[in-house]
Amino acid sequence: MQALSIEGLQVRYPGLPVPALDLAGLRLEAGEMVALAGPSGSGKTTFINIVTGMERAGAGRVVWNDEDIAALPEGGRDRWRARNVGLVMQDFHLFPGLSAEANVLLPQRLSHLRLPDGMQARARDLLARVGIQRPDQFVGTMSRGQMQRVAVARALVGRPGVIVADEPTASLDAEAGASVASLLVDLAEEAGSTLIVASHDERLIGRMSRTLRLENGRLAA
Ligand SMILES: Nc1ncnc2c1ncn2[C@@H]1O[C@H](COP(=O)(O)OP(=O)(O)OP(=O)(O)O)[C@@H](O)[C@H]1O
Repeated sequence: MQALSIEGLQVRYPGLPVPALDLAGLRLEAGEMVALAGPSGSGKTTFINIVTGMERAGAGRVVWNDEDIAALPEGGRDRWRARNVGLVMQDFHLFPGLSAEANVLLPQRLSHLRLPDGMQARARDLLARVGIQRPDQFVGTMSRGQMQRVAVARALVGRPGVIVADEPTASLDAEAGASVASLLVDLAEEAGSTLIVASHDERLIGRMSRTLRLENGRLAA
């Protein structure tokens, strides 16, 4: 269970006259399910990159439980993320030469000396629940919608304290999108994970307990 406190956060990019992200204060409780909405360019991906430690904040504190990840060097942020975050990125970051199941299990293999008991069965179960019938299929031969589902299964398999998803239903038709959205919500609930979802999909936004709307890098009222 991970709670988030942000204080005095500013992210600036060269060439942008105003900060891409400017958050005086924000608190998310552990286990909260939050939608991140706002027009294109409003700062949603920047927010995700900062709260997962993929990018370093220029100024401010980004505290998960009692660890300020904004104060950690890149290697420390990477280790914190591997321990705590299940990520679904817009471009999936899957390995095309590996099967769906191998992709789902890869982060677990890298972060444990030995694959934890039951992990392989959980991977197969999650793949079935996201609608992947052939766990042995190489990801390089899959459609974008199938890849998106594999990425969702990979994010959930380790029961992370935080699940962060950037447009997790963008490549899916309405029916598949609704089932992936339900799975994200159900599994986050089961594991007590804090869930942050950036989305333009109003049905997915409606499943969250709270919506943060960004406008020009700031939280809208
Ligand atoms: N590396 C960068 N260098 C310069 N400007 C950047 C960089 N990354 C993002 N920006 C700018 O910061 C602002 C916020 O971008 P961000 O990608 O966070 O928006 P977004 O809300 O995720 O948009 P979308 O819905 O289109 O994905 C935009 O004006 C963008 O052009």
